[in-house]
Amino acid sequence: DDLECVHPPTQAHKASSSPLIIYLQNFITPQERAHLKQVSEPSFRRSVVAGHDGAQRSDIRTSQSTDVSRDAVVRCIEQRALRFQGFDTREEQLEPLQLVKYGPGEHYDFHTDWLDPQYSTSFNGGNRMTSFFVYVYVSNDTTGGGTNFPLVVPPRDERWCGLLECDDAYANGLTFRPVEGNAIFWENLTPAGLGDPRTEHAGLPVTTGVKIGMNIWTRQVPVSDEVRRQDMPLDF
Ligand SMILES: O=C(O)CCC(=O)C(=O)O
Ligand SMILES: [Fe+2]
Repeated sequence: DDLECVHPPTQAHKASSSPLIIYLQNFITPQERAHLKQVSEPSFRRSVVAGHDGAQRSDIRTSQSTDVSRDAVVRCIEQRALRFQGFDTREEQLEPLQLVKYGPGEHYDFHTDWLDPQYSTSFNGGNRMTSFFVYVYVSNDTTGGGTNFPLVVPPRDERWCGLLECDDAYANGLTFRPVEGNAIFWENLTPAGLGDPRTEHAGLPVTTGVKIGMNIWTRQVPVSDEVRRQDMPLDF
């Protein structure tokens, strides 16, 4: 646990102004990726989504997920995610980092990361202000598995190709390709603090290969200790 926290030289590219979406190249290092993959491997369980009877399995989200414990590597990534958001965001606003794993045919249908008011009480830390989705592992044979924002107009410059799906029909919106080590950051809420419907997105089906991603969600206010300890209802 005496790891020195060294942040990689991340390059940031704005992909959309409204909603704000920023693409981050080289957000996590190869060592961090290998570590996350190794520690999470035994604990993946079928993913759940928020439902009336609490967190439940659903055809909407067929991946496997797990929280990761806050070891030195994870704390270093947390500090990076906080620092990127400026100096006003507090560590207590972070949900436990969540890894998600998709095999062939697995996907996460269109959804928003912001939650219904019933799940975003101040007890729960309010709503999810921002999201990072980090590509932790993408096997060499991976096809599919992009992250699609159907309501966002894609940027046009050719230098995006490779990072984005440039051959896609314009009407399909913005699709990021899964590129290991890179991340997407976006703001989920409008300036008034309401869920922004334009942030709707999906984890497209992985056709071949395996993709492991990581969610870093920041709440509007500190998450109460009770909720942090119960680990619920944060696991969706
Ligand atoms: O798998 C993806 O590309 C996106 C996953 C996602 O949106 C989520 O887990 O909330
Ligand atoms: Fe999401």
